[in-house]
Amino acid sequence: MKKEENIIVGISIGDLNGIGGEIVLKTFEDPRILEFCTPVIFASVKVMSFFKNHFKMDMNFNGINHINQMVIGKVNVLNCWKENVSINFGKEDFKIGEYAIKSLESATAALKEGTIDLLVTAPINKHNIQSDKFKFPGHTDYLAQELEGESLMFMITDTLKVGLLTDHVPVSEIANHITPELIEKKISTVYKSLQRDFQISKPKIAVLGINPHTGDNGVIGNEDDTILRPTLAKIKESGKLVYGPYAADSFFGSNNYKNFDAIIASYHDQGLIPFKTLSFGEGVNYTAGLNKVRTSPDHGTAFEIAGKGIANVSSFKEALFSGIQIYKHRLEYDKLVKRV
Ligand SMILES: NC(=O)c1ccc[n+]([C@@H]2O[C@H](COP(=O)([O-])OP(=O)(O)OC[C@H]3O[C@@H](n4cnc5c(N)ncnc54)[C@H](O)[C@@H]3O)[C@@H](O)[C@H]2O)c1
Ligand SMILES: N[C@H](C(=O)O)[C@H](O)COP(=O)(O)O
Repeated sequence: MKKEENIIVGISIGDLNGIGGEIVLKTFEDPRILEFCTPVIFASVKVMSFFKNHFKMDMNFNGINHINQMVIGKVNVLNCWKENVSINFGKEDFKIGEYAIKSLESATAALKEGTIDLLVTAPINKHNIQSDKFKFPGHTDYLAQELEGESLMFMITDTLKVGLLTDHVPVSEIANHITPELIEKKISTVYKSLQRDFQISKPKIAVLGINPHTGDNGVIGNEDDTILRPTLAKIKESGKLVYGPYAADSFFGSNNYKNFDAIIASYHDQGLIPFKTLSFGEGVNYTAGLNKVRTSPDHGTAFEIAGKGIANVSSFKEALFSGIQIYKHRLEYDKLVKRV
């Protein structure tokens, strides 16, 4: 079987007290998925068996202690720890946060070594993962440090793609982060990702304003006039189809977003509120701009429904399928570019 035909997908298990175990198992319960990808779940056979019994699922694991023991076409579970873990669905627990990080670090090491082709992450709790050794607000920030390239939080569906200038930044600090250099870097990353990862040869990108009504000529803030507009003018001169800034409040309601291949928002909630409102359950959080592919569902640990067997699996499945598609597009694009 050729490499492109069965992709090795690493899965970090996330917060064991959340819905991660359930959505991972629900995804790989269907054996047809194994025809085009081989999962390696970074956790332990003991916890995955606990989930399997709890959710009454009928499936088998190939338990391994080293990634080299992985078998193509099976659901591989790599033992990242040996001890029993006490799982209490819906409870925030710092000990459980440590297992989320063990899984993520082990999967990231495999991604860097190339023993897995891409990484799909189940949700973590941002509070209980914090420690003296791990001080990142999320996967995006951690992977930006571990991998090569310029990371970008890119929320994607087939028809809507929203990238962020600033992501896990407190509201009080947003304006200080938005510089001409940052805007140029993020737009360049979105542009390259649309070409290489999504096969859009001449992307059209819209940029949302920073202030309400893009500042109304300085009445409500001047960052749109002093930073954003001159930087966009410079980028447009280089030939990129970049438009804006657009007033963010009406941009989605007016359906203007449908005219663009991607939209760039200034900060987390400016982009993620419309994105999740329009596509919750189908959306994917893609960390673009890095030398490796990582995707994740568009939701978190959902503690209030954890363990109940009612978690919606569609976004996790979308994260898996989009990750595989992006990986394949990159192989095709890179072959094409080398040939030229
Ligand atoms: N990729 C990630 O690791 C990731 C993403 C988002 C949030 N988080 C973290 O998750 C934790 C909880 O965050 P939150 O409460 O803001 O968001 P959340 O997505 O966990 O929950 C928001 C709402 O959506 C519901 N929901 C979420 N996923 C669902 C699913 N698959 N099926 C059915 N209902 C679902 C929840 O029950 C809740 O009502 C926080 O620590 C947050 O930082 C992690
Ligand atoms: N902003 C993300 C979302 O709401 O989907 C979430 O915080 C996850 O971030 P990381 O992918 O960096 O963990």
